[in-house]
Amino acid sequence: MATRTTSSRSGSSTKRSTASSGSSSRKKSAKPSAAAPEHQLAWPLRAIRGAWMGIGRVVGGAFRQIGSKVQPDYAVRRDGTGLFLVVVALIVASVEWWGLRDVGAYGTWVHNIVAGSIGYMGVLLPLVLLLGAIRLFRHPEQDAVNNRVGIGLTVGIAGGAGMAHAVAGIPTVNDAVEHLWAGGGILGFLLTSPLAGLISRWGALVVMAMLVFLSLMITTATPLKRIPERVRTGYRWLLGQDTAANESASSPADGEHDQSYLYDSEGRKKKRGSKPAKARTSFFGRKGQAEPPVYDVEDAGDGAYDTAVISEGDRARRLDPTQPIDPARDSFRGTADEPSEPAVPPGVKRPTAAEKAMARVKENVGLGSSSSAASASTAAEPDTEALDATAVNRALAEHGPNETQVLPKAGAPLPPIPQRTEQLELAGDVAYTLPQSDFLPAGPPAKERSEANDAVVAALTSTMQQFKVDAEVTGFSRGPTVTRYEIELAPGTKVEKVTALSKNISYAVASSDVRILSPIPGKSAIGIEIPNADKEVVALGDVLRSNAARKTDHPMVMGVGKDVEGGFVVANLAKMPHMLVAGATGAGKSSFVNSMITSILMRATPDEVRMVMVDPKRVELTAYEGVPHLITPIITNPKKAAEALQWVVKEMDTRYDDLANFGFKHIDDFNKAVRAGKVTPPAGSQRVLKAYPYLLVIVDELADLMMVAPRDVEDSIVRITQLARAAGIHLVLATQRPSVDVVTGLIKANVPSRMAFATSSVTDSRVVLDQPGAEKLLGQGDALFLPMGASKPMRVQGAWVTESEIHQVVEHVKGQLQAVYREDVTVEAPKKQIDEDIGDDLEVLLQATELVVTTQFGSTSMLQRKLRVGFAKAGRLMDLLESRGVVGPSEGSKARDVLVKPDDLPGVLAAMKGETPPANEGEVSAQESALVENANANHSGEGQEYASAQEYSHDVLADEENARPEAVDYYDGEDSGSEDAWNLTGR
Ligand SMILES: Nc1ncnc2c1ncn2[C@@H]1O[C@H](COP(=O)(O)OP(=O)(O)OP(=O)(O)O)[C@@H](O)[C@H]1O
Repeated sequence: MATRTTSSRSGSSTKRSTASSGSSSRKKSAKPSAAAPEHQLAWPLRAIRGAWMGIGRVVGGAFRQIGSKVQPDYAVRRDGTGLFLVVVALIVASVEWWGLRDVGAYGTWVHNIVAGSIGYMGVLLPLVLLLGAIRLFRHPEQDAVNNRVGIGLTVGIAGGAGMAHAVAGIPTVNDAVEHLWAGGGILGFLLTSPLAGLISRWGALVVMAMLVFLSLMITTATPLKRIPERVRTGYRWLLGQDTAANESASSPADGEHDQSYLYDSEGRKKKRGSKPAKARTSFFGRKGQAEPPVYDVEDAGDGAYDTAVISEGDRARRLDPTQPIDPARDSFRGTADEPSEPAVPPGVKRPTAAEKAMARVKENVGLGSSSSAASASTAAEPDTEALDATAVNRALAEHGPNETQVLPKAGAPLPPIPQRTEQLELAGDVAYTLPQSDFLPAGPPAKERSEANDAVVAALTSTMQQFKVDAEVTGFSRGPTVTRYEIELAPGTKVEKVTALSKNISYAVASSDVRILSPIPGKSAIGIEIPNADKEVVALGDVLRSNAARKTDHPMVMGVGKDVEGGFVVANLAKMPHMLVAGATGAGKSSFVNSMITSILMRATPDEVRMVMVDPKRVELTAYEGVPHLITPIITNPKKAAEALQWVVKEMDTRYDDLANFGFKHIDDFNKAVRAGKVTPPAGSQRVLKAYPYLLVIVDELADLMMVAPRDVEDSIVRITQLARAAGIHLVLATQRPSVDVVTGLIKANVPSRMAFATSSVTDSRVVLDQPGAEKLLGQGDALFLPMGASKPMRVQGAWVTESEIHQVVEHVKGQLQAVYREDVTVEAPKKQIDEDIGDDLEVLLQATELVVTTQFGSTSMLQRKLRVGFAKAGRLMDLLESRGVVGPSEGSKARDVLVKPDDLPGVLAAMKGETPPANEGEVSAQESALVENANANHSGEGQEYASAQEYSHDVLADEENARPEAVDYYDGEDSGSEDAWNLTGR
């Protein structure tokens, strides 16, 4: 609505104030320079100008005292122009109102000009001019509003002149001049005479009347839809009722916010991309209600991550010191029965310097006057200020918190958590219902502003003043744990000046956890995140009932929490596709995992999502034991967990076989086709095709697994993470030890989404996020969320679900269906055929092989050093390597030749483990034959060793052969020998 003022901190000079207000002030700062040629004027002119300005200030001052007093900044005052309008109004009034028309040439000239130009509208002209003068005296900084009002009034004068002319019978210039003047003057003639020719005089009258109507709409910033409401407001105003309260109550209720008349900080009209909230009083409404801005980190179309983040737009809380601090103060989001914001009584304590800085901010976005101020001023200036009050409400509705922050009143029924319309039938014809929404009650209402915030704004402002940094706090957005204060720099002020103050800011706000973002992504502003002295808990129920969650009925959507701007964050686990959750003990990982599992239980049937839970700590996930979504009992034994991961790999392979055989790229497509009956098993197959559920594998402490079987666990994880996305298998790995030996490079490379809770060191933060930051988090659910595809982590406060809530949900779920566990998930995999001569040394032999091949250096002493083994063991390992064709024969003290290239290493390692090498058949054969050749060369004549080398070849190929029937099951139409992929999920 209004441009921001260039006013600076109190008492500052014009120069300073001009320089201090950021981008838009640049525009303003040009104004004084327009007066630059002043010194070039001749002194009489300068004297006249000075006198004029002096009178203007006096008159303007008088106008500013009327009703609610206003004090626009000196730099933006336009008293000279205002005075000019007053003088012209007086001249016109003296002739047209007070009968000076016949008094000599003065009257004649004025009447000729006025009536000759606009006819009868000359009578209204003094009023219009006075109105313009009032605006310029009182609100010179609101350029956009002033322009709009100016345009509206001009259109009105034109329409009125046209109407008068049509009524007067469209006199032409050929008629007597008095006739012309008695109509709409020259303007009226120009507007109506062509129209009258086209659509008759009465047609022209109608068009002109429409022009007058349009002018009213423009002047009062009223879109067509809001006319009844405006009429009501006007009526109430006439009856002396509180228009601001009514307006604010009715404004959201009608749900449609004006899209055309909001202005941004530069005074431009703001284009509203999406419709604002339909009904702020009830965020639980129907689909199709206004949605918050949605930020897709990456287009979901290609299957990449897609998460909805509310409040990505400019939702910074604009500072307004005149507003009383009251968490329930938002009349703009309130209902008619909510108490409206009390008006500030006249004589309220004037804001301090810091508060003045705050006060300007609201004008940047159309909060030119707080609703209280607006309501106070409405009485004084109904025509102009009432508009502002309306705009305030609209702007508040726009810039204020999302309606999802409005919490239901106590006792009000909670809205449902999204459910699919079709309830999927489970085996045994059980109709499964998802848990009721009220199992997860609403949390306490979110605050948008508290005294703590105001204190911090004052501290920041004074710190910058003390250090003479020309910057100001322009707003803040309060999240549950931290508030982000926005700082804008004056032109020519270095960003480093603020960032260098970080320690002083910490000192001023008495918090060591200050995080500076320069800039805030997508904004020309510096963000300073400071913990709230009064933190809030984010209830999972609220997150799941938010618009972002309700937008989708995807079963893998989980409630993540709230971002720094107070917007709800949800994420689709299916599109993450795998996530690492890390943080020091007590930071909130388990709570996050609980929220995730509860979200799934709330939204997904066991038909849609199955889970494997690994909980080596034995206490974190026990609450979920027995839920039908589980495929196997919660695994607490790390060794069994490693086996379960291998089972998941097998399941993944099976799903891939199905995808390949039926010609689909993603399990979703396959499922869709199955549900639509478009996929039929090959002729002769007994198999009944069913959709695959998503499989969510949750490991609550990765470190425990990595201690037991690092290689196997890493192998399985890497294999799952590399491929499982298309198979609908998703991994969530949580750890409190995000060190490189737990979160290895390979795991990291394949787990793209990260959730970092407070870590104990910056090194840990780097391991999780590849950047520092997590070490500064506050714990208790404060986290940095880096979804796949995002370049910068987003700070969120994790959703919180209590044990009793979990219990209720679990009981509901278990009450409907018993868990049917698969037996084979944790069945120990058949022992691989490991050569006898390797015995128990397989692990260390694999390490030795890796070392020798990657360094291409076959030295026994190197093995001794690096593997910390004795000479005898190192020698034995070298012999084993030689027997496997990895290195050549001993050449005395020289290092041995290394016969295997690093590229072939995976195949060689797999062969040593007795596994199928992870390469295609051709490559495997090549590797194997290379090994055989090497071994042959090394041990020609040593029958035993040769046979062993041949065994490799034999084993690998045999393994491949064994694997093949499963893969070709649907090609040859034989069921036997292959396990039905569906069976693997136990259904
Ligand atoms: N999202 C949250 N909102 C509010 N409080 C939380 C949140 N998350 C965690 N907390 C608080 O922090 C405490 C520790 O959380 P949690 O048990 O999840 O930590 P953790 O990282 O899993 O620790 P550990 O690794 O020792 O299990 C909780 O008991 C709770 O009081």
